Amino acid sequence: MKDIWSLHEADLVPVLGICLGFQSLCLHHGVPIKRLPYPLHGQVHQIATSSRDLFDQIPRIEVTLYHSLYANVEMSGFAPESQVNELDFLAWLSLGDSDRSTQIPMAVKHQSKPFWGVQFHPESCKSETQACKKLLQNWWRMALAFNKVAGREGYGSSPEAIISPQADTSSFPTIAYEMHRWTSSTSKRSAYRSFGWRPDGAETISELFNRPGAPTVLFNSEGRFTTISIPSSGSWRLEYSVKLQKVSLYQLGGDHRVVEEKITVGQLWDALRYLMDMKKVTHGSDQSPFWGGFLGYFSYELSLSGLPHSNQSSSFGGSTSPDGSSNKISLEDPPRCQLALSTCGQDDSASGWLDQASELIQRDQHESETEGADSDFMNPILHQAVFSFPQEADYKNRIAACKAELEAGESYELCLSCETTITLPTASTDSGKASFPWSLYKRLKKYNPARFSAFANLGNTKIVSSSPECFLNWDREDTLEMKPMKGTVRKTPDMTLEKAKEILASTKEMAENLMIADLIRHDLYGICGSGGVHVEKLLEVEDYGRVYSMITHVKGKIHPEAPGYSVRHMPQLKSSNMAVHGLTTLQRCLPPGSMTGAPKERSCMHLQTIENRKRGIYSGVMGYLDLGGGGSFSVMIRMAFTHSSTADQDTQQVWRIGAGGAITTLSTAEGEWQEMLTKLRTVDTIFAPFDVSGESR
Ligand SMILES: C=C(O[C@@H]1C=C(C(=O)O)C=C[C@H]1O)C(=O)O
Ligand SMILES: NC(=O)CC[C@H](N)C(=O)O
Repeated sequence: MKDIWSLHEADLVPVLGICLGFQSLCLHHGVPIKRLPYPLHGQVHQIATSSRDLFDQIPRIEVTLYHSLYANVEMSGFAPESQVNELDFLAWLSLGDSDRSTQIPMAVKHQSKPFWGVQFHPESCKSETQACKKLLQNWWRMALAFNKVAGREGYGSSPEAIISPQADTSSFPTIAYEMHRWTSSTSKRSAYRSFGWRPDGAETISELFNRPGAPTVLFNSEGRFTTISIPSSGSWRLEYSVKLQKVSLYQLGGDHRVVEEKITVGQLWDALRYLMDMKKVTHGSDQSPFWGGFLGYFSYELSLSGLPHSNQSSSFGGSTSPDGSSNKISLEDPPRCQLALSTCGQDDSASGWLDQASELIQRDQHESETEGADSDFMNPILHQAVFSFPQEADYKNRIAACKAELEAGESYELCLSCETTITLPTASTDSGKASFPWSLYKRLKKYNPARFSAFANLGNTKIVSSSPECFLNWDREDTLEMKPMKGTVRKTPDMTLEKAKEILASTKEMAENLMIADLIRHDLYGICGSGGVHVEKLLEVEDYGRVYSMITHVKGKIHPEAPGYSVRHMPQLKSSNMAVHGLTTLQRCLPPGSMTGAPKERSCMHLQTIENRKRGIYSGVMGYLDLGGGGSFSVMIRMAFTHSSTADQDTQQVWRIGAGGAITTLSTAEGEWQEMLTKLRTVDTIFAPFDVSGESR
């Protein structure tokens, strides 16, 4: 930045420094930068202005602050309202009470050069929009006026990108063609049969088609639609190991062929985009958001490896595992429709798979395993469960380590987490082994019903999830939505929604959610560009079964002709296929901001050091990629998962549950420990040998 402030007279360009940019401008002109008594991250304050220059017609304004340092004007020996060296201060925040307040400078202009700076963040969604627009217009007008005088007219008319992310230069992976050949989807139409409503729901239907232990994914989206995969002979599974940088395709039926290739994470995304585009489906039931495609998950470590400065050769382990089966069942709840669907042409023939499936569903009187039978089989195993819980002192030390980084201004907010493991013997029979994860899922679904309940049995990985949090949904036209959650209160008999709202209205909780809301907006601006992002709901408290949570809802629109800065260099994005844009949004917006903290990349880096473990599937995302163009992914929280190699599968199984919460400078160790336990309890309860409809321990 120093180079900008030192430009020669003839080369001067108008500058508006924001936050660090403001501080740099002050420092360069001899104003010392000091640490504030406490960081002001994500806090909204009213500031006083001089009503002139940048603040012409803006006497006061409410703005969001994200700083822990400040320009110490008093220390340089000048009274607040005066001019310091060549700088003219234009706005102030009063910190502390009225008789002992300190004035913190909030805006500055250079007296002769076209340099301005503001300490606050005009781009935050809690900074007053109209006033900030006015401020930017004021700056723009003055910048153009300067250019006119300096003979630089025309400079402002076609702004050029100064910063653009590095292009991904790796070549197109040949395995993409193999994936294309393997895909049994042959039709541009998703054929379907609808059938009468069965009150016993998704689990029973899944049991009808997927025998215990069969590769199965069941995913509930927004508490409305359940999608169940039903592997056919042409189905296959894709698995990517970040550690080995290797993709493997497994045929689920037929001769169980396996193909492997070394590719980078960037190439994996390219391959998925290619396949979704080549196999695009244009027609299907207008009742179903899913017309066929992939179901699966992306782990946290895979997400990390896509960050701009990640060291890809470091030892991230993790995998993505979409399941490419082509037959699916789609259910809607509250019941309006139930469909069997397929994009494989021959399934649609008379007495083909679709006819057989709907006949089976209508004829079969199978009932989901009764609760009693379930506990008889589960309890002897659960009785032998060995829980390894996080240690309180250890977790509190990590909270302290987070707070030290926050105080040092290294991060605004860190979503700390820890892991509980449950080691159990495996069932003594093969059928018991095969049924255990599914029975566990049914217990979880009953104990903690959630908008994104899900189950997966993919290779060695099993997932049972009761996630309440939407990461990203996109439709088949042009709309993306993200709904980050932050701020959690445990539901108890005397905790009402009203009380939870009061608790979550504190400066601490609001800042916690607001900083993630701003981060998610930033992620989406990178895709949608200026004007393409809109906040539908900000900081609203809602009932999520066993907890109350605060959520924000951000929407973005894809404009293929005017993409955001983080996708501008990707030529394939001129595509009109929303599946391509959805995948790119996933690629660019992972890992979920609500699970990292802000700013994202720096926070991830510190968390890796502080947590010192691999999160695995916890903090990743799970969902579906629809060949019709849409997609839906939840954040992998309130879930348990296990990876077993066949060797140890015979004797024992280890299930992992992650839980945590966002740490800010206003967090208390006890409060955060309790919050982590509240979240853990929504899942670990199902490993206790009793009827899970009862209250938690
Ligand atoms: C970290 C977890 O949850 C995340 C943290 C939340 C919070 O800090 O309030 C809320 C929802 C999630 O984004 C978890 O469930 O383990
Ligand atoms: N948001 C920022 O640019 C932060 C600037 C600086 N690190 C501070 O905390 O004051």
